[in-house]
Amino acid sequence: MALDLPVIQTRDPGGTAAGEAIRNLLLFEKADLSITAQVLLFFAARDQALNEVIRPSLLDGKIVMTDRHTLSTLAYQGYGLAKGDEGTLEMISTLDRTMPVRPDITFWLDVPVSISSQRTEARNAGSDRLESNGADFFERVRTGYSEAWKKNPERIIRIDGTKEQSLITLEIMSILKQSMAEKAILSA
Ligand SMILES: Nc1ncnc2c1ncn2[C@@H]1O[C@H](COP(=O)(O)OP(=O)(O)OP(=O)(O)O)[C@@H](O)[C@H]1O
Ligand SMILES: Cc1cn([C@H]2C[C@H](O)[C@@H](COP(=O)(O)O)O2)c(=O)[nH]c1=O
Repeated sequence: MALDLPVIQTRDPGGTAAGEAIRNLLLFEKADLSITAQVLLFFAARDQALNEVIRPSLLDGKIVMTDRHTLSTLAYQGYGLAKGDEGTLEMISTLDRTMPVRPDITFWLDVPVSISSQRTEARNAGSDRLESNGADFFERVRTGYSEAWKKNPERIIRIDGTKEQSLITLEIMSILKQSMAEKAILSA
């Protein structure tokens, strides 16, 4: 299923040489990083991607699709690690406001924590630093996504991630097509 538009895919953190190095430091190196250090590093990688990949692609008329973005910092660092601490949430939203380009639309694939941990185990991939946290952490992360979604339902779309993957794809494509038609990127 295609949109018949030029699309580039990237990931956050990552997508550039510097961003991939930061990703490695954040997720896999044996380093005891403070929450603030993590937030700043995630934003450093994000800014690099913005300058090297995202903005040039947008200027070139492409659609940019990124696997994760600032919403994950809010959920993982703000709610998961800092447990909703006001100062941390404020720091994240201040940094977010400094970004000259932000996502038009974000899909949050929501699943209960018990299901996501079953899937992670079934995938049998090595866990990164964040993914090796326990269920309480992931309940807080889920709360973070949910709070953001309730505040911005027009920008953040909650998708029931327990559905079949093919149905999820259809749902996301249909929402994307409608959103792009509204923005006159695609004809309705
Ligand atoms: N709707 C679904 N139904 C059943 N299994 C699923 C569904 N979506 C994803 N999975 C399975 O769950 C596992 C994790 O999926 P996926 O890699 O998409 O998650 P992710 O959160 O993007 O992972 P990552 O942390 O690497 O970004 C995979 O094994 C995938 O096949
Ligand atoms: C952007 C972002 C990500 N994380 C965490 C979430 C995951 O554990 C990893 C990214 O791995 P993925 O395979 O690319 O999904 O990093 C985070 O804690 N904070 C963030 O801002």
